[in-house]
Amino acid sequence: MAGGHYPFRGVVCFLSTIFVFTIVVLNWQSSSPNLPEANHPVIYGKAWEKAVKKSCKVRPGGRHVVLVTGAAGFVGFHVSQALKRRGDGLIGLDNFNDYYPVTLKRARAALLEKEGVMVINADLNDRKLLEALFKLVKFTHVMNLAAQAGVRYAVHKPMTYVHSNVAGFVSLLEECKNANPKPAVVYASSSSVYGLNTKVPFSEEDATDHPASLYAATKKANEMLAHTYNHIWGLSLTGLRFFTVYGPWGRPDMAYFSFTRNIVENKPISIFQGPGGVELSRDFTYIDDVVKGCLASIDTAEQSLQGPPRGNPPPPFRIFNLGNTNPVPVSEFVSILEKHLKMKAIRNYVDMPATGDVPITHANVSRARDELGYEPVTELYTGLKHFVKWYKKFFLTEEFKGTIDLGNYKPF
Ligand SMILES: O=C(O)[C@H]1O[C@H](OP(=O)(O)OP(=O)(O)OC[C@H]2O[C@@H](n3ccc(=O)[nH]c3=O)[C@H](O)[C@@H]2O)[C@H](O)[C@@H](O)[C@H]1O
Repeated sequence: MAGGHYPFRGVVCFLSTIFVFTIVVLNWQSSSPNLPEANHPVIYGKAWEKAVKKSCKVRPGGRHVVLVTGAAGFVGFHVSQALKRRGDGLIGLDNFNDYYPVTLKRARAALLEKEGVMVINADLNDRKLLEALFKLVKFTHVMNLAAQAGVRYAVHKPMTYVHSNVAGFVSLLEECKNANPKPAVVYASSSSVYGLNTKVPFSEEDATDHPASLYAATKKANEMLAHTYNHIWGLSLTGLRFFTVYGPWGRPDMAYFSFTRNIVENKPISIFQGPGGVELSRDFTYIDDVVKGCLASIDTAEQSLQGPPRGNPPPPFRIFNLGNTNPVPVSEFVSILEKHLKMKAIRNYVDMPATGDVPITHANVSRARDELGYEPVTELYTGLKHFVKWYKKFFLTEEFKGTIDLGNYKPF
């Protein structure tokens, strides 16, 4: 009797497997970031290849040929501009995801295009595109600044972090280790890897195995993946732990930008407080200082081992803090914004949400100072002055108002 049921059970089993598989695939797709169409129809075409080569041409004063990922992002935009201006050849890559308004990313990319930097619309997981690029161009360096950014958003969309920061990074490293020549790789890590560390200032030797957010965990994963590719394949890998970078052309999801918008529009701002009403402090770091650290990392990186490692020691595996060394409480930073805007903020002090913020970040930059000549010189007062000037120009003057449309965007 039991034997008579087996074929039926087989069919049910088969159907349930298909069902589960479909659910998994649908789930995965719905958790992937919303990406606009990549500009693929033109890849491999002669005109496309010519444009790529033109963008990568080294000019007088330049030395390197760099692939900059996340070029339409905040840090990527500034690094690309700086590389181009000093004569390096480069190509930008960006997936233009809609985590914050794409209009801002497009405006940054348009400026880069004007300066002769081509920005390709593609995702790090697009192996076909990466393969075509590495075949076409002998990159000396890769600067990986593409990431799903934001500490708090990770609670809502964890899979987009896995997609960009983990899978995307591995996809890029795979191409780098297959490339000929193998480029040196510099990549963005984050101050958030220090997580629940209580010792300040944070030094690179400190433990980083207690991340407080999924974002931090993916950045820590980057460092560990980087170590593996350095160890097995001899890739030259340098990780940069950025500390709350701010400045013109910045990110509207970050506090300095969203607070400015709200102050200007007479809307309240929420200032987070830790347990017992403790103020949160950040080692806010100005973009120009960070760009100098990025360029110095490229310039000082040793070459990757070429060919199979064959027991040769890998180039140094490097990690640097790029901070300002001067943490400032968030309410003090709001007071500086008020001065520059000549407006009062409507302040709401609220308990910090349980989304992964840490009480304080504070960088010890001795290592970066010694090995990169890194020296942060921009005080928060001056840096925010530059930001407010830029904000007023693009969002409040008749001439530029509307060129970057942020719509009703509100950060998480
Ligand atoms: O160094 C990093 O590795 C990270 O820096 C940045 O994260 P954060 O330091 O969290 O910056 P940001 O959002 O500007 O909040 C600043 C302060 O305002 C507080 N904050 C924030 C929002 C709010 O509504 N209220 C508030 O008090 C908030 O609690 C915090 O104390 C990058 O976003 C991140 O991608 C990563 O690069």
